[in-house]
Amino acid sequence: MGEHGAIRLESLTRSYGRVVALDDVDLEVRAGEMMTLVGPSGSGKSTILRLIAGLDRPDGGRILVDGQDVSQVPPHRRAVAMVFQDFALYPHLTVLGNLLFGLRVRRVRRDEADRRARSAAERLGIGDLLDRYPDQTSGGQRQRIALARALLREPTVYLLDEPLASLDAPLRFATRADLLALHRDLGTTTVHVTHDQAEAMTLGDRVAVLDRGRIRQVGPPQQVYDEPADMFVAGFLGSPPMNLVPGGAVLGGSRGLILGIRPEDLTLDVDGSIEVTVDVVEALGSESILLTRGADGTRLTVRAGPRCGARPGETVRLRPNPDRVHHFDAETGRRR
Ligand SMILES: Nc1ncnc2c1ncn2[C@@H]1O[C@H](COP(=O)(O)OP(=O)(O)OP(=O)(O)O)[C@@H](O)[C@H]1O
Repeated sequence: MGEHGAIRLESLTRSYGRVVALDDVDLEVRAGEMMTLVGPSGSGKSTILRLIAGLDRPDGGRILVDGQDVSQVPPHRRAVAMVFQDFALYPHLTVLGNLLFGLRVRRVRRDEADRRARSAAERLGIGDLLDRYPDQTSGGQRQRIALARALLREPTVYLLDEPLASLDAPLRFATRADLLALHRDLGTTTVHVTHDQAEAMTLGDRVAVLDRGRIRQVGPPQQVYDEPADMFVAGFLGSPPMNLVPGGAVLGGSRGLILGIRPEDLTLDVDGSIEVTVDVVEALGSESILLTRGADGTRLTVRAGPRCGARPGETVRLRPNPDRVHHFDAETGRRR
């Protein structure tokens, strides 16, 4: 396992009328890897999945799976299973019927199909739901049904379009862990789209950050977080986002530069070099987010301890971690 399913996107372009959804995208997904696509709404994430699945055609460029150009291969002949945000289950079929559907289409023998469907259902913890209809199951269960159905295709590539988006917070957390474990067990190449910061950081071996149809940076999540290639990536990955401050203001630096520092790299410290006024304190239970303002009006967001004691209106001092200050070119936005 793991040696199949390498994906290579070469100079992919796709426009819808005047909207450029993908603008010359190159991306390599290694065999067995989980790649997470993140980016603002409309940046082209779903378009990439649809092109890999064959549900849409590129205007230009090539899609290679294991070195073979699949651009002209119809979707059902591609060894790809896609899980959609709304799961796309057949409402008139039972859970078992939904699982068996694809196997029947591929003419797998009835008893063999039944055995495989039950085994996939057991694996995803939905073995006792097989006789129900999709509308008699919860969102989390439907998500597992859709995943079980994808498992049964035994694809060389999984494409997951925000598979956890409709789940509530506790279920998202639990299912995220399950997805990770499943990927570890199967070792199948997976491309996964998410809006969720925690999923972007935890669910992929690597993350690709998109902006308006272009890829800004690809790398292991922690590396992209620690060394964003430009101001867009710096502002996109991380919540609350990195503080970006003109050179010459509170963080020093020269003009022509934008300095960046993450909220967790600013510490409340009576001997700190930056004096700010606290505007807002968001006590989140496990931490507090402080929205502050320097004497020159520079706004800084600070991640502080849960009971940091800061109050709105108060003046406090901040100590920036000097090793964690990022420098960007004010003109190009690129990291310097
Ligand atoms: N079938 C279509 N017809 C017209 N425009 C489309 C079509 N599909 C996508 N687009 C446009 O292409 C751009 C990229 O869309 P895409 O769905 O790939 O973005 P996305 O990053 O997945 O967004 P979201 O996070 O909101 O799902 C958007 O501007 C979108 O409006």
